[in-house]
Amino acid sequence: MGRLVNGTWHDEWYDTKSTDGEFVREDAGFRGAVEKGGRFAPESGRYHLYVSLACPWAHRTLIMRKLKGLESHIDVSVVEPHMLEEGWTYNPPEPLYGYTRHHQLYTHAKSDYTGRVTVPVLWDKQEETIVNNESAEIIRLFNRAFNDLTGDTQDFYPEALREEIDRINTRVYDEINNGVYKSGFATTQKAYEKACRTLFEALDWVEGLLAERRYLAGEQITEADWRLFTTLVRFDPVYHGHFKCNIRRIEDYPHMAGYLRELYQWPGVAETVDFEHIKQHYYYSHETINPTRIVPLGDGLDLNLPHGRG
Ligand SMILES: N[C@@H](CCC(=O)N[C@@H](CS)C(=O)NCC(=O)O)C(=O)O
Repeated sequence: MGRLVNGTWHDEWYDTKSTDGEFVREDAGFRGAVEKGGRFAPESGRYHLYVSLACPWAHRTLIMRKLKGLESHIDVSVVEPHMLEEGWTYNPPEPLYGYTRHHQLYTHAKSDYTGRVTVPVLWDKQEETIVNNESAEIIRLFNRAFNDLTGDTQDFYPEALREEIDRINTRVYDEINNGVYKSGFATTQKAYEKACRTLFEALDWVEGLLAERRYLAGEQITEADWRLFTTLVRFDPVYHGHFKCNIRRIEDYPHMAGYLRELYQWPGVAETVDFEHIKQHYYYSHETINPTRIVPLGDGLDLNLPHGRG
């Protein structure tokens, strides 16, 4: 775990001292767009996606790549599950430059880069740089930019639902996706309790929505669902224990449990979920939270049971 300062790697844990024990996430540094006629044009084989199978943000991009038929157009490299002194690493080395450390890609793109070194990264082989390292934007690119190449016109961010999707995303991002991290990375009782209570209020709100609607934004599945899914699927096996999000389990919410099973059973999606990788990453990498590095045995609720929705 660490960050780059003027292109030099520093091994350090998140600083929560200046924020009264609260974990504050840093904004992503590369925000380019793939678009026709733009600097990064939609072309088959031009881009490479770097992910962790453990990371819920990277997981969104893997799901969207799968659902939008992009697998033969954008290849993928997966980091090692454990994130230690050197940050994310590759073994075997990643295929484009033979790098073994993810931060080498960041300094390849910008030699004096300052900031966290995160996954996912969408890489442009032509300009040898990072197009974008913000998952929320990468999934929007995948949703549209390559449609002419793939012939896939499914739309996970449809015009008519945008306002509703944006409204839901804002709360889900702050209080659930990031909420589990705020709970788990808090270093004071007060900061933890605030994050954990807010998280469960938001989960109760989602349960209420799913009692009335098939999906978060209505009867159609959208990016809002996939953005929530990657947190829900990690919740009972990891966040409930490791991040102390233990007021309830997803299994205790009947609508959300069925919904989680339905999304897990969506064609192609289960293949993007690797519980061994997920558990190894969290329980082993966060030494300040789990110094014994013991990885628990359970995988949470049985996701293959009938989902009972629709
Ligand atoms: N805003 C980013 C966040 C990505 C992110 O925080 N990824 C984590 C893994 S789950 C990471 O790489 N963390 C390394 C670090 O913070 O040093 C996104 O959604 O793409």
